[in-house]
Amino acid sequence: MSLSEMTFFERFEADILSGKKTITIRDASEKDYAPGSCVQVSTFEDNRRFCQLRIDSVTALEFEQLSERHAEQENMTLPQLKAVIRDIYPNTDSLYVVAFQLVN
Ligand SMILES: CC(=O)Nc1cc[nH]c(=O)n1
Repeated sequence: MSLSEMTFFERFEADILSGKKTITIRDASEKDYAPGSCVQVSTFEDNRRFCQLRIDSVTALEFEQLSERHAEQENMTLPQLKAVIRDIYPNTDSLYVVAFQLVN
């Protein structure tokens, strides 16, 4: 995937568009987004564009460091967030918090 594109599962779309979800937690394959850059965002399922985001920061963290603050920023409880991340990334503990702002 290009560094000017990012995909999200459709189930996260409403939370992103309402400003309730302000981070995404990814694996090393998506750690190179540049702070200050804008990315076109599409659904993972059908590649439908639904917004543009500005990348604020990309910060490494280990699975065990996931906190209530990350859960709030994902609009989830911490147990929900841990389950979601384990489901998406079952084979790694090395993760990256990508913080973003909705552009449009
Ligand atoms: C498509 C995809 O991987 N989507 C993800 C992964 C992790 N977090 C998230 O919000 N969205």
